Amino acid sequence: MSASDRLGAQAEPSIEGVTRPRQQDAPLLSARGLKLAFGGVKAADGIDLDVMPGEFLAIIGPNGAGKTTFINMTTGYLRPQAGSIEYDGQPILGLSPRVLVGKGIGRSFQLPQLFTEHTVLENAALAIAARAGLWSPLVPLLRPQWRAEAMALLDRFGLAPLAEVRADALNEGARKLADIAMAVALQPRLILMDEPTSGVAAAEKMSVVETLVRVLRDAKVTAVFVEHDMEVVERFADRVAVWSQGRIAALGPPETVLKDPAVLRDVIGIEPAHSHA
Ligand SMILES: Nc1ncnc2c1ncn2[C@@H]1O[C@H](COP(=O)(O)OP(=O)(O)OP(=O)(O)O)[C@@H](O)[C@H]1O
Repeated sequence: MSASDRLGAQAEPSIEGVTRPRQQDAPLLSARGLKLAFGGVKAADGIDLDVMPGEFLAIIGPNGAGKTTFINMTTGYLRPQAGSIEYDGQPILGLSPRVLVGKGIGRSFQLPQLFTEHTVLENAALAIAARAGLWSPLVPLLRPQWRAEAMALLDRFGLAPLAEVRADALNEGARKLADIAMAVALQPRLILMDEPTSGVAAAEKMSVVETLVRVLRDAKVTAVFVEHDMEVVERFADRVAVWSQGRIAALGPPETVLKDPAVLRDVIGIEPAHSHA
C-alpha cells in the first residue's frame, strides 16, 4: 500500500452516527471467535479479545503467530471467515478501512506510510486535510490553519525541529513518530500499531515510546500495539496478549504474563531457571 492510498483511504469525511449510551466498563473493541486461514495456515483460530477504553494492550508472540492478521481484521484490511468484531458496541465487520477511520479506528504500519518526497510538516498537513475530506498535494499548506495545526501536532511529538526535513531523510525513530502523528491527525479513539519500535535504534527506542505513549494518553486514545521488545511491554502495557498459532495463549498484566514459564520459553526464548521436571 502506498502513502497516497493510505490518505486516500482516509479522506472521506466521517458520517456522525447515532451514539447510544455505553456502560462505563464496556469494551471499546470486542472480538469473538475470529477465524481466518490462508490455505492450511491458521492465522486466526478462534480469537476472543476485549480492549477496554483507555487501556494500552500489547500483543506479543513469535513470527507468523497471526498478530498482524488481527490488526488487519480489526482495521478492515482483511475479513475473517468466522467471528465478529464490535467497536463501541456496534458490529464493524465488512466495513472498509476508510469507514473505520471515520469511526475513530486508526492504525500505524510496520513500515511507515509517509509521503517520502514531502517534508514532515507537509505530511502532517496532508493528514489534517484528509481528515477534513479534502485531497490535493498542494492545498493543505496554502491553508494557514492547517499549517498551524500541523505544527502543533508535530510539537506534541517533539518533531517540530524536523518540520522542514523530507520524510525520506528521517531516522527510523522520527519516521515512526511521524507515521503515528499522521494517524493521530485523524483523531482516532482507538489506534492499532504494528511494531512501533521495529528498526528503531536501541538508544532512542525508549524515548520514542515515551513520546508516543504521552501523546496517546493525553489524547485519551486507546492503544493496541504489537511489540517484540519485552522491556517496552513491561513499562508501557496495561495488559499483554500472547499470540500463538492464531490463538491467544495468555492474557493479563505484564508482571504476570511475562513471568509465565511457557511465555518465557516460547515467546521470549528463555528457559525458565526452575522447572518441575
Ligand atoms: N495475505 C496473506 N496471504 C497468505 N498468507 C498470509 C497472509 N497474511 C498472513 N499470512 C500468513 O499467516 C500467518 C500469520 O501471519 P501474520 O503476519 O499475521 O503473523 P505475525 O504474528 O504478525 O508475524 P510477524 O511477527 O512475523 O509479523 C503467517 O504464516 C503468514 O505467512
